[in-house]
Amino acid sequence: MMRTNFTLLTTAAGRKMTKNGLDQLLVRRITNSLPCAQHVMVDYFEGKEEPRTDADWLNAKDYKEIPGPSNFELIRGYFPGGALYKTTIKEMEVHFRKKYGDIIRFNGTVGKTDILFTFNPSDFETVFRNETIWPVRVGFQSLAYYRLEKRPHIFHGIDGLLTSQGRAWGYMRNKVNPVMMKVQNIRPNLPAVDGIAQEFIERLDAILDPHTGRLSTDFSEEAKMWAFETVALVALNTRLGLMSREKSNAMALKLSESIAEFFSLCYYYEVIPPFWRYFETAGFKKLIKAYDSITEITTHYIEKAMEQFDQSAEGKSVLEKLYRIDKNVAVVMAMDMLMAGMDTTSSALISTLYFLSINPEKQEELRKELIALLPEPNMPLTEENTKNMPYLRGCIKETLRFRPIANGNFRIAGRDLVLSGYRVPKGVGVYMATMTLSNSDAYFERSAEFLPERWIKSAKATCPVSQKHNPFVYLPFGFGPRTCIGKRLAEMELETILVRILRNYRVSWVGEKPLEYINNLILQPAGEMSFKFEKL
Ligand code: HEM
Repeated sequence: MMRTNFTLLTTAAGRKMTKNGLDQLLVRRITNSLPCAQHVMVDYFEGKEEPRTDADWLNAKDYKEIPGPSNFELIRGYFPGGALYKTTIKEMEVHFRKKYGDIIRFNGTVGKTDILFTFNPSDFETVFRNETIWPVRVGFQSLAYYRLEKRPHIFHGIDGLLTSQGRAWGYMRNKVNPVMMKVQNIRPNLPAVDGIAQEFIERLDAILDPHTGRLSTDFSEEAKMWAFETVALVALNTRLGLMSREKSNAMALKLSESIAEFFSLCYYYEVIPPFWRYFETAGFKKLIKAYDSITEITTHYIEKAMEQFDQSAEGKSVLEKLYRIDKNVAVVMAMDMLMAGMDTTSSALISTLYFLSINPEKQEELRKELIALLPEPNMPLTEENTKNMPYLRGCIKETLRFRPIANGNFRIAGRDLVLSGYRVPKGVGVYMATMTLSNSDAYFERSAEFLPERWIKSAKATCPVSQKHNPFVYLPFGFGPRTCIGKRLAEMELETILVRILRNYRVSWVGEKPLEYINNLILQPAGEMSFKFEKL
């Protein structure tokens, strides 16, 4: 590893939590696109509760009566020739829902939790409303293993928001929330975030063939570089220079490559049984190498940023604020931001542009709002002029309804719950299939139509479906104390880049096929990015 002076200190909350990997391929396989794994230990929840004796609980049906496939059925289904062989999570959801209904039980093996799939929004509400102060959404086993077991001399028990649970998660989240969840800490980044968006336009101009309107490079790579440059600005207080690839330094490129590698490899090690704990294959070594590289380069950038901190003044940047609260938390949080903030935001950008491209009348409606906002395309975006962008916000929300970043949300039941009329004991994993419901007419009228108006209060008179939905069916950033910590930043980033792109270009989709998606750690646009950009 690269030598660094930076070491993370141990804290009271950084107690080491050894995680048993999930040793059950089938359950992993069926939950494989969740943002989490299911190697859950009920002891993440502290304290004892009295057994429930209320009428709801007593009158509910027995847990064992929840319908679902036997392990044998699962094994048979996933073998070549089986009904589930090579299915996506969406196809798998459809298959089991048709067969078993709106709540389905998948058996765990000895010492492992069962997993329920529910398609009932009142269950979603029950799960979320009964979260404890430390909601459990397990996942990224290989990252937790790396930080806690492989490199304990660097991390000393601090494994970050993405992977930690219980008290350790609560400790970190309490420190980070006041910085990351406050609008007044995120919004001051607007001019710098807008600066990157403007550079992105310069980059598009340079790589665009003015005759065909097509880019000479892959738009999804461009979108990732934009997202990475922007999240690094906040996480590392540093400009990496990725908008001008030729000039950007090798270390910045290496960091973004390592994060892309983490995204492509990590999923596989979530899905397979964790043999990698005992025998490191070449692939797993590659993943560890990516983790090493992310750790080293991030630490290097943070050390450089620290040299610039003005010790006498109040911390201005997000990194500085976090650093003043807790140095170790700042470092691990910066890494988590970089890991969670590239593919998510870039996917949301590509999907929004796609839906606006195939709905040109909505794009024109949006452009009217943007022209009123910025009569000249190069005028700066400010606190003031970005306050009133209801149509743009409606477009982003509508995109995340159609194609959220995750198929569903996941929690370990924090208490004994009654779900769909069944008694569900605390500790069972519950997967809430939000994307299926948010794409269904039963929960969103005219669900197949891209209707940004449905999110706009003032459109109620003209759009009959406006504001008519169950809030638990639409949770693109999750819910409750464990909701996405980057939500405010992601929204600001998306708004800024979309203003800049759509104020500069008319965008259309010239592909013969619709935009494709792959479903690994998250739902990501894939295949050819058939966008055509016409300069306005
Ligand atoms: C459009 C962009 C994004 C979407 C749709 C998204 C969505 C999500 C979702 C659904 C979760 C799980 C929440 C839950 O379980 O309740 C999550 C967690 C998380 N996100 Fe995001 N995210 C986005 C961008 C970002 C960005 C830019 C960052 C970095 C600054 C980030 C950092 C995180 C972290 C650290 C967590 C774990 C939080 C915890 O467990 O305490 N996300 N995100």
